[in-house]
Amino acid sequence: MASDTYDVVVIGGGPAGENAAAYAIAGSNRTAVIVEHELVGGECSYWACMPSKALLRPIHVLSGARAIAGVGELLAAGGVNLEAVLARRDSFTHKRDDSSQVQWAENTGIDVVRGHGRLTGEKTVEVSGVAGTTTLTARHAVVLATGTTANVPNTPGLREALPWTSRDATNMTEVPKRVAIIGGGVVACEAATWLLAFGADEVTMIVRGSALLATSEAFASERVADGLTGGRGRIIFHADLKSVDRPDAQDTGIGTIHGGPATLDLGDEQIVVDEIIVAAGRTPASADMGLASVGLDDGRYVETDDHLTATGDWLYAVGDINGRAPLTHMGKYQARVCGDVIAARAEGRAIDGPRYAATADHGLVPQVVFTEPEVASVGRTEREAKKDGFDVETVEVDIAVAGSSLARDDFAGHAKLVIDRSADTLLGATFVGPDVGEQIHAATIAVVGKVPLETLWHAVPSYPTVSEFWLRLLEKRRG
Ligand SMILES: Cc1cc2nc3c(=O)[nH]c(=O)nc-3n(C[C@H](O)[C@H](O)[C@H](O)COP(=O)(O)OP(=O)(O)OC[C@H]3O[C@@H](n4cnc5c(N)ncnc54)[C@H](O)[C@@H]3O)c2cc1C
Ligand SMILES: NC(=O)c1ccc[n+]([C@@H]2O[C@H](COP(=O)([O-])OP(=O)(O)OC[C@H]3O[C@@H](n4cnc5c(N)ncnc54)[C@H](O)[C@@H]3O)[C@@H](O)[C@H]2O)c1
Repeated sequence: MASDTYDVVVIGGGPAGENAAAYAIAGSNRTAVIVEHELVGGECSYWACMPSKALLRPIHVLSGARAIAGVGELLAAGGVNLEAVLARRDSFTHKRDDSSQVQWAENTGIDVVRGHGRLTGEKTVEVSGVAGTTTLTARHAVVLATGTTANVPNTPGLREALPWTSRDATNMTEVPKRVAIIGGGVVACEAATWLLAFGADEVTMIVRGSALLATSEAFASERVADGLTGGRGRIIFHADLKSVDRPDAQDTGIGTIHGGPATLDLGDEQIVVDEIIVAAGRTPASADMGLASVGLDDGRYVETDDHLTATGDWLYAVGDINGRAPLTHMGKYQARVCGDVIAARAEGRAIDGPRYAATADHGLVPQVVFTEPEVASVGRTEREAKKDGFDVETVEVDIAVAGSSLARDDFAGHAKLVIDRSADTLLGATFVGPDVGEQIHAATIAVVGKVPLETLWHAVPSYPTVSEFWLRLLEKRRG
């Protein structure tokens, strides 16, 4: 069996693993290796963020253009040019060729070993690949960055029906006419948005609870639901999917319709669809990673402290696998902190100080959901802030300023700030409306920097931009 020693061994070459490796060796002569059993670049690059946002952006651009007199009437009545949109999507995913990311790793001084990585004890990782088995030993650190996989519930007949997961939905090559989406979270809402825009005849969302995007502010959930329903979109709340029957299920490959129609039994109703998309959350990719060999539980999220340390001073977990904040930007943030911690420990430096702790994971997380309308949020919702015991005050306005009416003739949006009354600082913000994703970083800075609202009064938004709604919020709070 071949063996090799590196300073840092990273299992999983997604955005978190790549950044942890790069930061851990930056500016030093330390060595690092990434073990990857699929594609370097991970879920985000080929199956998740990149293809989904490449599908959604043309929809936002088209609806924005249609909403401006003098431009809208020049556009054809149909939707997007689907073939061109899918080709552009494929250009972002490089048709699942990871050679440019491998090249990046090599240029950064990181080796890539292909195969499935598994811990076999302290600082040792066994890699099983097509070329056989290799043992990698780490001098300083092993980083787990294996992410998650789609959760497919064990509803009778569902797995046998070979439903699409998010991987098929983002990489689809044909649009199913009748679709059922199981779930009401971010993946479900974004996928419903592009399916409806790309000409699906019926999109039915099957949601267990009473709201889409259930952890968001209620007005955001409602506006997204309003955007998806009417016409060809339908949401069944409080749904209880009892069974699925698809006699002619076929594994036709990623993104193509997997056989004949499927019947979904919801108890009081049966629906027949051409494809099912399961968007029911994620499962940590830790079942076959040898966690028990170092005293941790297999198949669970790998808990860490704020230094991203899972156990001892050598095992770390970054990105989705630690369950802290399952978003690419947060995984990369954790990876930067983790890399800095590994470097400091390797050089015998202290790891005190803000640089070495992923504090933003706690109540400071930003997210943009690219639906129509978009939802952008940071920090705590009102519900979370109250649960955490803050003295909560809120202020809300519709986004209706000169900048928004110039942005598009039909601009409709809403903004809410969650305020810590006693400290006079922001705990969170949620904005809904076209392109509000570009507005959220201002709120992130205010929340993370604990900028007093009194000070924000002097952060003057430029006229006439959409950001003037900040002034309306502050004016409303003044009374
Ligand atoms: C449809 C969809 C859309 C999304 N859109 C966004 C978005 O717009 N913005 C956003 O911030 N987040 C988005 N996310 C979430 C985002 O994809 C994840 O947060 C991100 O990919 C996590 O990065 P990661 O590096 O932790 O894990 P991953 O990207 O999952 O990478 C893990 C890597 O580890 C490899 N691996 C796993 N186990 C092993 C093993 N034992 N040995 C070797 N290799 C292994 C995998 O093959 C994979 O390459 C989306 C998710 C989905 C499903
Ligand atoms: N724009 C973005 O930032 C973006 C886009 C897509 C995904 N993501 C991230 O990817 C992750 C996964 O997204 P997701 O939408 O799959 O998860 P989610 O947790 O957001 O939503 C899961 C949904 O599935 C439902 N569900 C769970 N188990 C079920 C079951 N057994 N039967 C029926 N319904 C069930 C839940 O009630 C919920 O509605 C999230 O962390 C999300 O933040 C982010």
